[in-house]
Amino acid sequence: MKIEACHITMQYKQKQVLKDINFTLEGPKIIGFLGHNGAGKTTFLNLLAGLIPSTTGEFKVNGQPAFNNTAVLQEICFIAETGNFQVEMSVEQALKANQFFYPKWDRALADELVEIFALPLKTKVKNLSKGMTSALGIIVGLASQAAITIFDEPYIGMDVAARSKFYDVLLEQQEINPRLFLFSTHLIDEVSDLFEEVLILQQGEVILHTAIMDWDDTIIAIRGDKAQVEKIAQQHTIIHEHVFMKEKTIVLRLQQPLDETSSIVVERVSVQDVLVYLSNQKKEGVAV
Ligand SMILES: Nc1ncnc2c1ncn2[C@@H]1O[C@H](COP(=O)(O)OP(=O)(O)OP(=O)(O)O)[C@@H](O)[C@H]1O
Repeated sequence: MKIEACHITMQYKQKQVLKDINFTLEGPKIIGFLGHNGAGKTTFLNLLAGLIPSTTGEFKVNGQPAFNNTAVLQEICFIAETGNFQVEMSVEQALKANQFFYPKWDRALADELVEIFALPLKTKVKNLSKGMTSALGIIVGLASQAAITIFDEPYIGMDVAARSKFYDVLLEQQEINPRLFLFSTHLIDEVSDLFEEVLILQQGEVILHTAIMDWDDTIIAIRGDKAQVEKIAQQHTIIHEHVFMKEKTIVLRLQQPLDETSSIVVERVSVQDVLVYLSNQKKEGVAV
């Protein structure tokens, strides 16, 4: 399964929300689609799911244009933060409606997940709790067996035990029927171990797209004597810097393999920390 974003831009009136986005994603894989509030993640995922047209550019799924292409759209299941189901439907009806749409629907899995998340089948969607509504979205996402499954902040209101069940089932499903999962979330520390690749959006642009196995060769922190650390940093892109006592720490996006010297300390930086640093940069108006 291959998704190509080709020169995607999105403009809402005067506001340019996505700016010339280009990348290729190849699955099966679980990919974290990350960024601060308002970075453009939901807009991008809506475009990819064919729910809205882009201002310019197009998505291709396995080489086929995605927009208005039913064969392609049946291969994409998009579970949004809210509003996935008609509120007057019961849980049972909502599941049946989705079963009808997704040709590879796994009924046995849906039934099993209804048990796991203790969903009341006869209850109308409008009478479910927030966590139950989210669980229903997760059940549809997993049972759809769609080759591309998109979860956009899927677990509003779900408690930690329910989220943990979701992660377990997601990994189990990825073994049984590997798919391309795109996962947008702000609970990064909790899920970053699931990701095999991350893509970070900032102010409508992709500023980082890397495999997790390459993360430690892409983003690092160096700490030590101020002058020495600053000299090394000149060859790279600075994401964040701070001074504590006589030591300086600089978080870098490496532009080439690091020239290490024995007197500086090289440290790992988590995906979540990078998001925090980038968000601070945004407030201070600094580009990466
Ligand atoms: N229908 C719309 N009309 C006008 N502006 C919009 C519309 N939808 C989104 N935007 C704007 O586009 C920008 C990106 O919004 P989007 O929801 O895609 O961000 P996001 O990264 O998903 O944010 P969050 O993490 O808060 O959900 C925001 O500035 C938002 O106000």
